[in-house]
This record gives sequence, structure tokens and C-alpha cells, in this order.
Amino acid sequence: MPLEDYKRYGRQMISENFGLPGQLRLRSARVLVVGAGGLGCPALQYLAAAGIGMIGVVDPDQVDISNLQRQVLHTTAREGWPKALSAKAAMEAINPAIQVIPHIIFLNSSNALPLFASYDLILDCTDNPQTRYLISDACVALGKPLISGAAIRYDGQLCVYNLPLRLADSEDERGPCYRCLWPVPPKQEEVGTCEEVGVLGTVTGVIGVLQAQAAIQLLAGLGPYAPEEKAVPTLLTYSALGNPMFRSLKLRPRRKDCLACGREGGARELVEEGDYVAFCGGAREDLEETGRRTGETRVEVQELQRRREGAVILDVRSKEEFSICHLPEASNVPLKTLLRDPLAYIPPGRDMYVLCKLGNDSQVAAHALRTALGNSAQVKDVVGGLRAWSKEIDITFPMY
Ligand SMILES: Nc1ncnc2c1ncn2[C@@H]1O[C@H](COP(=O)(O)OP(=O)(O)OP(=O)(O)O)[C@@H](O)[C@H]1O
Repeated sequence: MPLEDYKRYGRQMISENFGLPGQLRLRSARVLVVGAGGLGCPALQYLAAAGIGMIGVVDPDQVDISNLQRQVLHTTAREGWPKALSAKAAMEAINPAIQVIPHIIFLNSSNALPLFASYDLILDCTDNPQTRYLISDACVALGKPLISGAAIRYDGQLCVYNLPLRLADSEDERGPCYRCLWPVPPKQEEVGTCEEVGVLGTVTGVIGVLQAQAAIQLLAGLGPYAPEEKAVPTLLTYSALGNPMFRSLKLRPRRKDCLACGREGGARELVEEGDYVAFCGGAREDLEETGRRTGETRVEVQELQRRREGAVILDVRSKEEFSICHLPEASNVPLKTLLRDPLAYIPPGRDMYVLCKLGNDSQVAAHALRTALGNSAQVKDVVGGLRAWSKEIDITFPMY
């Protein structure tokens, strides 16, 4: 190990059971982080600082100002950069001795297996169920441990899937995979993104750092991952507003009937079939094909602008979002409240325009209102929501 590394890593090397062997294991490790967003940034930051020899960063997205509240490797000056390159720049500024490999690609079933093959360990720092299933299946197919994080609103989760249980010998006994725990994907309407339902930067920070911590422990063989121990797979949940904030659940062993890890070659077949979007309920834009979007019942923001005077405008965002900004004529009934009793919100005989931030929730709300009314064209939803309004009608309207 180069002389300067003794100084750089001294504080962690003197920690009990870490030593020079621990540092050398980190130095020769290859870790792949999928997603350089809210979870990926803190995870990458600590992996880089700790001296992981080779770190791959997968993300096709570009840095946006709305990312900076939590995606701590990116900067205002790097707005518009590919996140993988921005992360690389930040990580190399912390630690120039490591190798950072940016992959500016969307992970899919064609590229996952060849990409994962060159790494020892995978971190899932993404934000959508189809990618989570794909990453887990690819890890099972290649026998790689998967450190998975998730965070939304004030809550987060951490789990190490496909965990080798006996690290000292070659017996390939492993803990459950993502599909063992979640054989059925969540319903689309239950999956909220950070953009839709919000997240605190510190919450993604806690979980991302815990992912890096699990990676370091696993690679250096510390604590529950020490070679003489038998690792116990657990699901750690974190709730910033909870008491206690952390809970740890011991996981059941692998499911014998798991489609991925329950049968030889199952995971590889799943990756090769590549049916992840359909498995998770189709692309969200599929709402367009369900018949909810028709010329008669969807209007562009220009039409809302023409008809806003005297019209009933129902804004179905949360009360917090409504308090940030709203059209002066609009009244607020959050989607969840509206869905409990849609009929209660319909003004007799007047046209109603349903509005939200992006134009997704308003479709769901308008559909519920029309169904309650017996398919009336009286209820219309506004394509593109307030984002379209702020782009096309009023550029001074705040967008968040
Ligand atoms: N299949 C995938 N391949 C590579 N990266 C992915 C994939 N799916 C998601 N990601 C990345 O994971 C990251 C998740 O970050 P985060 O949850 O903070 O959301 P975001 O998309 O950056 O922000 P927001 O939801 O606020 O728009 C994103 O940068 C996204 O591009």
C-alpha cells in the first residue's frame, strides 16, 4: 500500500479488527452503485473516502437543481451534468487514488448481467420497483450480495439481500433475495416517487450512509460479517419521526418457491425475459391507454386559461403542496380525501377542471369523479398540471 495511504486511512485501520488486512480488502474491492441520487450520493461519498479500490456509478440522469437538497455530491455549478460524471468529479476530489468508473446508462435487462459481472458487490440506490427486481435477479444470477436502500418522506429501509451466510467457507448458503420478501410488486398507485410525495435529505443521507457502512463491513469482514460469524439477514427500518427511530426485523430464510432464487437458473431466466415494466404494472404513461385520456375529458393548460373565470378548479395536491403555490380560483381537496367520497366534491351542473402538479393524480381524480357521476364530460383534467401551467402560461408561477 502506498505510504500516504497509511496516513489517509489510519483512523479506520486502527479500529478494532480492521487493521491493514481490512484496508487491503477495501482497496482490492470493486463496488457498483446503481443510482447517483439521494441514496447513491452519500453512499458513494463514504465508499470513496474509505478507499474502495474501484467504484462503478450507474445513472443515465442529469443533475437538476431540485436534486441538490439531498444529492450531496452534485453542485449548483454542475447543473445539467450527467450524475455519474458529477459524482466521479466529487469522489475524485475526496480521494484521487481510487478508480471511479461512470456508466451513463439506464440499467436494463440487456446490460445488467455483463455490467454486474465485473463487480463484487452491488448497491441499489434507485427509486423504482422494476429496477429493484432487475437488480435483485441479476445479483442472484451472478451470486453477488446486494445492499438495498429505500427512502421516502421521513422513512427509510436497509436490507442486504442474497447475503452469503457463511463467509469463512465456500458453502454457498445465502439469505433471501428481494423477490423472497416482495414476491408481488406494489400497486402503481402505491408507489410514490420523491418528486411526488417528498423526502428529507437527511433521511436519504442516513440510509445511503448505512448502505456504505454495510458494504465496508461486508468487504472488511466486520461485526456480523466476520468470517467466524453466521450472518443473520435483517431488514432495518428507519423512521425519522418514530419512537424508536430504528427497528430491525430478522428475515425468514429464502422462499423455496421464489421465482428467482428458489430454482436453479430461475433468476437468469427472469433477467433474460426482461419483463420488469409489465410485471410492475406497466409504464405509468399507460394511463393514457386505459381510456381515461380522451379529447373530451382532458384539456390543455391554454384551455384552462381561457375558461378559468367562473370555472370550478379543484387542485388535488396535498395541503402542503397547495400551501406552497396555487391558482387563486382553485380549491384544494387532496386526492386521498377525494377518493373516499368523490360525489361530495362535484358542483351541480358546472364544468370542473381537476389539477395537480404533473397531471397524473388529476387523471385518477377526474376518473373517480366521472365514474361517480356516470361518466360525465363535466369533469376534465388538465394535461401536464401546474408544471405545464408554469411553462406555458405563467413563468412566474413557482415550480418545486
Ligand atoms: N434503471 C436505472 N438505471 C440507472 N439509474 C437509475 C435507474 N432507475 C433509477 N435510477 C437513478 O436512481 C436515482 C434515484 O435518485 P432519487 O431517488 O434521489 O430521484 P431523482 O430521480 O434524482 O429525483 P426526483 O424523484 O426528485 O426527480 C436517479 O438519479 C435515477 O436516475
